Amino acid sequence: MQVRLYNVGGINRELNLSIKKGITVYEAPNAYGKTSLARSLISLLTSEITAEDLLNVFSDEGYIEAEIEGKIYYRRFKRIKNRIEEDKKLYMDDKNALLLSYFSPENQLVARILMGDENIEWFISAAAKIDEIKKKRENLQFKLGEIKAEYEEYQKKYNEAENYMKQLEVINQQLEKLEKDKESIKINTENSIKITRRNRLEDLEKRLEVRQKELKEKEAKVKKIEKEIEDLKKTVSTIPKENILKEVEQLNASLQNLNSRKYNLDVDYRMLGRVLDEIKEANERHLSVCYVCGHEVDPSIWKGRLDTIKKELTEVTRQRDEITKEINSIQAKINELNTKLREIEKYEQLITNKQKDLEQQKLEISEIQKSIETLLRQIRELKEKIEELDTKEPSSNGESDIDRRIRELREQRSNIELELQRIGIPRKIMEELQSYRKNIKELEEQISNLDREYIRRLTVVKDTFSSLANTIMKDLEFSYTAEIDEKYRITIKKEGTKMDLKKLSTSEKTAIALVLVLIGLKEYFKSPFFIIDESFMTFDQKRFEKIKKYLSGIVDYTIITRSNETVQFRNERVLETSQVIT
Ligand SMILES: Nc1ncnc2c1ncn2[C@@H]1O[C@H](COP(=O)(O)OP(=O)(O)OP(=O)(O)O)[C@@H](O)[C@H]1O
Repeated sequence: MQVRLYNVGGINRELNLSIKKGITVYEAPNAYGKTSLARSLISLLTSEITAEDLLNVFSDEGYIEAEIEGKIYYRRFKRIKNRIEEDKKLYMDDKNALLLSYFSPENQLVARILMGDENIEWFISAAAKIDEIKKKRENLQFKLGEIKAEYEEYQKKYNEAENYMKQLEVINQQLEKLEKDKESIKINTENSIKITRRNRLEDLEKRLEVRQKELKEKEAKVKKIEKEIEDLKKTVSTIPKENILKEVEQLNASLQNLNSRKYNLDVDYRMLGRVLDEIKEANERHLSVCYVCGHEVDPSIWKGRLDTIKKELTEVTRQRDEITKEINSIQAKINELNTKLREIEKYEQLITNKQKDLEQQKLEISEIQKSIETLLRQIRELKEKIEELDTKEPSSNGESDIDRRIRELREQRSNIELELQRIGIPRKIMEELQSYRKNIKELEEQISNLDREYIRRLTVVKDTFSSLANTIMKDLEFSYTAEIDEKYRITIKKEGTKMDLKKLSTSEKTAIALVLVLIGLKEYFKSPFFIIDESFMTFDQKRFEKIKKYLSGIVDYTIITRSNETVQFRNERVLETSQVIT
């Protein structure tokens, strides 16, 4: 480290120093400017040491420059009338430099401990920058509160959006189902209509076929009947019915005549028979009195009369047989003619029946024709309808329940989409939320780190103090122990008995202050150098040599100023550097 000073403190010349890493001892007489050098170096770590404190009162300009690790840090002053203008580039600007980088009577901790003040809470708090941490924590906590509030807002938005998305999903599912249902109903209805109509058409065509077949059969039958009638008529026409009737009539008249003659003959026959019987009896009895007239007759007369009657009876019988024969012949003829007539009647009846049948058949044909016409018309109309269904786009007749529901759902969906546009879709919000969560997590981690750091800072001095203090005290051969109690007070015990800090010797108190500063320096302050003003210390040489080894390794440059008649600036190699505070 190169140091250049000019007109600072009591140094009113240019001072160039090359300070090596390790311990550098700067010996000079009183009022030579050792403190001025120390304060100048410390002033590169804090602006608590002001330009007024630094610039030599007799000079109008001055500077402090230090080259550390290749970088130049400086404070340059110019006095203009009553004020000093300063140009500076500090290594750091931390007032703790006064507390932790410069061990001198000016050091507040040294001053207080030498005065016997046991309370070091202020020191821990200042050195550990507890307030800074508290403030940092408060700021982070405030920021966390703000972010959490925003996060809550986004979470609400997200829940809202998520809810809307769920609603959208449900609506979309319902819509999809309704659309399918609608399509399916449409297709099914059309199909069922088509199928029904085709079935009906098939049915009608079958019925038409049947009817046409029936018609053909009927027409054939009609032709057949007509032919039969014609044939029958022909047959009938060959038989001279009128003549037969006439003949029958004549024959009946003849028969009647013959029957009348036969009747007369029968009467004659019966009468002649009776007369014959009476004459026979009269003859047998030789009646002499006529049984008819009562006159007396010759009994022989009966015999003659008997023969006459017998002749008459034979004649009557002959005539009667002849007529009977004739009657039978005529009767036979009549029967024959009647048979013919019956046959004709039979034919006529047959013709009548056939004609009736023909009429019936014709009637049925007419019915069938009508039915065929109806069927043809129905088939034609049905075909037109089927054709219409095949070609025509189905047109909706007004809004169906499904259409209405679809419309309502689409309206709802569009409203939700508008809302989502307003609040953002959950994915976007989720991205924001994740970013917030990350921020919150980071902040919470920072706060938690600060909390840990807060505790660590509060406790590290307390915890390490006892062991280090007692090691050093033992090493320095001081016969007391020191520790920090829960109230951050230094507690001293000598041979197990507690005693006031005030009662310790100056070197014992100085040792305690030095231990505290070294712990603070190591734990809380990253200073490139540590300066000790040995002049106020009352350590004997042996003890001071022991102290030096504790100084090594804490910072790069340790500078010890010491009063001596001669001026010396030397770098010292310190042994046992590994035994320094770790
Ligand atoms: N800003 C200043 N302007 C002018 N003179 C100053 C200033 N500060 C200190 N001095 C003087 O410079 C001289 C050196 O003082 P300094 O405190 O640096 O000496 P020292 O070597 O530390 O002495 P000691 O061994 O007695 O502590 C002193 O006479 C002091 O009065």
